[in-house]
Amino acid sequence: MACLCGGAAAWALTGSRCSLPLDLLSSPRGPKFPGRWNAVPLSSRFFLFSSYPVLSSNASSAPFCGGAQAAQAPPSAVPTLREICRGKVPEHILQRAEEIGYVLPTDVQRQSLPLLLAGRDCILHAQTGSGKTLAYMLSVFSAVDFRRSAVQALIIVPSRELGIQVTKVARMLAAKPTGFEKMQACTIMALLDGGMLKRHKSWLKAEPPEIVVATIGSLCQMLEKHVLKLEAMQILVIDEVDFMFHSSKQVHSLRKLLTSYSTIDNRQTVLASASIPQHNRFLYDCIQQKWTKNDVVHIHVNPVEPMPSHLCHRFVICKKKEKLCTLLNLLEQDSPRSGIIFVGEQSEKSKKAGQPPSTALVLDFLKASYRGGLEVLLLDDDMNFNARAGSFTEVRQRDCLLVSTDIASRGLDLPQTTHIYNFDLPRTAVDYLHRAGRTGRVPFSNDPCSVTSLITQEERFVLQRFENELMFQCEELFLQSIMTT
Ligand SMILES: Nc1ncnc2c1ncn2[C@@H]1O[C@H](COP(=O)(O)OP(=O)(O)OP(=O)(O)O)[C@@H](O)[C@H]1O
Repeated sequence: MACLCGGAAAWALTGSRCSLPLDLLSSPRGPKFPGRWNAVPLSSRFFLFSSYPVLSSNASSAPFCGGAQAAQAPPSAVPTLREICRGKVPEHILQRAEEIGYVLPTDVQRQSLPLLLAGRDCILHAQTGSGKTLAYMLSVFSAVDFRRSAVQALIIVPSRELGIQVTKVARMLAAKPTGFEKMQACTIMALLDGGMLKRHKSWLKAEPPEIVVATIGSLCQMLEKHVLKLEAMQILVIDEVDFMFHSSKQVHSLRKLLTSYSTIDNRQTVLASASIPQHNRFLYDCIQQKWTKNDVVHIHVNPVEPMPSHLCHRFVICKKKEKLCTLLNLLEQDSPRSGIIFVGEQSEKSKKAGQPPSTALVLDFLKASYRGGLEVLLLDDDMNFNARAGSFTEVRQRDCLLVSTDIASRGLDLPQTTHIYNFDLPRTAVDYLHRAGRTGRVPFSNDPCSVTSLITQEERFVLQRFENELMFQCEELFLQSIMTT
């Protein structure tokens, strides 16, 4: 079976380029995949795909307006979200989406929605901030029957904060717009670590919600106590899927959820992330382990440019003891609208020695010395859930300087963030990608945003490795030009 993919057709119309990841074409595993795609170039713009699963494009989202949307009229060939979803997603959800400002699809939405709405299992693999949440959320609303009181959609997220954010998007879309007041309401429940599980238990028994957003720990508690049933589940979404599979705490439960608590024959499975290292291997595992159906589609947007191109990457070389002053001077020079300062997690050794975590040191220093207009807030894994929730709510409501560990690096959507600072370098290139991806999150906008790493001379080669792996270039800022105080 051969088909010309919808995504390919869409960006061919808009004049964008298309390419395939080299590792896909050269993968030794290729022929072993059941129904593997073979991509055959038809012309410089079209590829013919035979039955297996990768759609990939380097289409740029720049041409189609956005929050900055209104200024530019969309080219008539670009279908709107409504046109793509008509007849599949309930009318009131589409109306709400438009009210919120979701009119034109981003690249990943344009490429994935026709497949998602046709019920295909998909792996959504696209840059940070590219709109994967709305893509899977619209397919959730297309799969759910609002008149039936049973859990029909399950969205798994790695952290409480991301869970709160995803639940908010779902509730915003499900809110009934004017003219639809008599419509059956859709109930969305958040089952998150640190939440009120006791109350949720009775709620689940009395009147199950249609959509559940859950962290894997809380979900499994409910499944083991037989409070939550998944017989009616139509669609399972796992967000930040690579992170979930690499976290030893979660992987066992995740495998059980994918294979024991529910099976691929009864559900549509959607896996999403901006980073899927060794994605061919992952795809192979998905099929072999029966996490997805054999004809799962890997939608890979911008494979040769894993990070948004309008991010400006910079680094400053300084001694460890100069880092705090360097950071302060950078903040004064940059005057960010809103920023995140990523700090490494405290080691077990330092905890045992009773030392304060680096996050606390940076926070205290900035509170004492920073004279800019932004409030300095903290989000740290070691804070209790209430303190975390309080901080997260504040961060979402206003511009600030957030000092955080990598807990804020996955999935959080704070579109006002213009500056990222790596006070400590992340451990891996994938972590760099997700930290950097907390800025530059306004679709269709090319407003400059920057990612600045404070490194020692010895760390330069680590950053260079990230540059090679992620295919970006970092510009050096010289200490003398920053240090004014
Ligand atoms: N079609 C659209 N039109 C306008 N804005 C959109 C559209 N789709 C998504 N957005 C906005 O883009 C931002 C990023 O979307 P989202 O959080 O889904 O990104 P993501 O791909 O999940 O990123 P990450 O990999 O970092 O989690 C959000 O603020 C969202 O509201």
